[in-house]
Amino acid sequence: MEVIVEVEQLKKSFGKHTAVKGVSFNIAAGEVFGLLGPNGAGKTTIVRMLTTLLLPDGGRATVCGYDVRRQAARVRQCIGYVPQALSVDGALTGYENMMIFAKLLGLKGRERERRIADLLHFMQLEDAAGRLVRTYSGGMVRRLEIAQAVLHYPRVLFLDEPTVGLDPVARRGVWEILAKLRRTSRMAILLTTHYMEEADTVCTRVGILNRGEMVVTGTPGELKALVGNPDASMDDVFTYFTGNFLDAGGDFRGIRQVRHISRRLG
Ligand SMILES: Nc1ncnc2c1ncn2[C@@H]1O[C@H](COP(=O)(O)OP(=O)(O)OP(=O)(O)O)[C@@H](O)[C@H]1O
Repeated sequence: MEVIVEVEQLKKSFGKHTAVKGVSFNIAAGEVFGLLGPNGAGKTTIVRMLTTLLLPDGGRATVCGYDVRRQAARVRQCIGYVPQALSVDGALTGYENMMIFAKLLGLKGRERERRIADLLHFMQLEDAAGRLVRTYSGGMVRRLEIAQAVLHYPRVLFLDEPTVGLDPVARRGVWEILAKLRRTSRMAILLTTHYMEEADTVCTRVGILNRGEMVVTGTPGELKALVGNPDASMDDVFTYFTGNFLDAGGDFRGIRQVRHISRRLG
């Protein structure tokens, strides 16, 4: 098993508040690791440390064998990142958005054209490539953002809540793309999510965070077995390990986030 992401006792505080309290986990090539946890559990903070956007206060993390603190530039070369915020320009076509990223990455000539064409095809966006992105559906925007993030064929892909604000059909479309990426490239994928069906369907392994601590890691099947109920769902697993009930309505922050995402696409 080739370990690509290694996290050991990682810590981060903001002022007096410790957001991440000594978290450890590994991700191997070909795995989709889901970070679950209630609002404020520390998921985004961990992703931001592993993508070198935030310096850890303690512990150690390596990505592709490079230390996130001391070898940040190397880490950036081997990762792709799809943040929560919009990373495409609605006033450009899908092809133009891809071209900008490809140029920023230093790709040139026929190789650049080949990668853009291959990825637009992979993401089922080739027919829409010449259309302005502001005319795309939410699912198409997400697939374009993933295409941009993997133009340099990274060995690890980080996605922060990749399907928030998408309808169930669009959500499934993104899940299929992630499963296909994993199968075809053996990429290691880390995603954060609030959707238990996403954790169950796409993730090969999940870690449940609560108040900055990793409570448990395992495959969805292993975690369900730990709950001690043969019919346990991932919702039951989440409640069992965090003590949080999944409220169908979500909290204010969650709702605001979904509205924000819908607005940015509209
Ligand atoms: N830049 C910051 N300054 C101060 N506090 C912060 C900052 N970023 C995060 N926090 C705090 O750290 C804690 C963890 O936040 P984080 O965004 O990592 O949680 P999360 O699990 O991603 O939550 P959500 O599911 O709502 O996105 C929260 O209490 C949050 O308020």
